[in-house]
Amino acid sequence: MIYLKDVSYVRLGSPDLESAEAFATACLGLQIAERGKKKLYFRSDDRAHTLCYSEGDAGNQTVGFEVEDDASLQVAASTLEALGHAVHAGTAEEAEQRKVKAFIGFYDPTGNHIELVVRPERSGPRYFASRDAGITGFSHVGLNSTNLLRDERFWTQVCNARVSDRIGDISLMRVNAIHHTIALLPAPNAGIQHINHQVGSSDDVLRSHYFLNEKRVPIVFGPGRHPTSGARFLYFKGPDGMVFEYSVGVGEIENDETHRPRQFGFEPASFCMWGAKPAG
Ligand SMILES: CC(C)C(=O)/C=C\C(C(=O)O)=C(\O)C(=O)O
Ligand SMILES: [Fe+2]
Repeated sequence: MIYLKDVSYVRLGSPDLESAEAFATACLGLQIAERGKKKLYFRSDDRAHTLCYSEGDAGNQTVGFEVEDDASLQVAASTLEALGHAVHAGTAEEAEQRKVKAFIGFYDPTGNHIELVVRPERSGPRYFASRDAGITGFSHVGLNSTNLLRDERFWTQVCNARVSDRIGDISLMRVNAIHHTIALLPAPNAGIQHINHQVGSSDDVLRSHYFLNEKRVPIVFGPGRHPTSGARFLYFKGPDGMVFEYSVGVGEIENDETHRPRQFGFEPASFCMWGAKPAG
């Protein structure tokens, strides 16, 4: 079994780093942590970085998850190899680029590029936002799935994810007490479907709605409230079509042992209890 502790970072390729930087700072509200060679590192909380843009193809997308220690990483590598997943053992230089002690890379059954990391760096100085979006931290990702049932099996049976809720066959899975860290959404190909940052209050969600509208950032869903986690949300489009989400109030699962996933119908009211509909 692979024991995921939390999501650590997202790495995104972009052909236009200048626009990516402008969006991440002036619109999303992240802090620049470091400018590397053709790389930009951003902070959203007390971690050294939670988002890295590299110059390159926008199709290069990776999600990093933290595991406990080196021994857990070794177990993860052999578990994946035994199941036929090719595993890349990160070099020291690659680990340094990710600000982690060690990592492995592999592809999930849909083809999403996943990294498992040990000892991701924290930062001494506190996170200082580049705009007052109210961000309290990077929290979850939506992952594309070409086969929801197969991929739910992978994340729950090979890894330790537990299903908190389902909307149709969309599963919202937790790896700790937070309602979900991974959401699996149907899509024809691999990719990150959305990147979530938590904000401090509903005021922050609504304030950003006006702010982003004014900046002509396309709003794709919300403001609204998810009946599943209870979170108030806003989804909007960033560089290269990547969707970002602000949300506040994602619930926690009180009793991990006794929680039974709730089943919601695949209908608009299951995505927003206030009646928001996705744009387009
Ligand atoms: C758009 C997604 C699928 C959605 O409506 C699901 C719910 C939640 C939630 O309960 O908070 C998400 O944040 C999410 O998966 O994006
Ligand atoms: Fe989300």
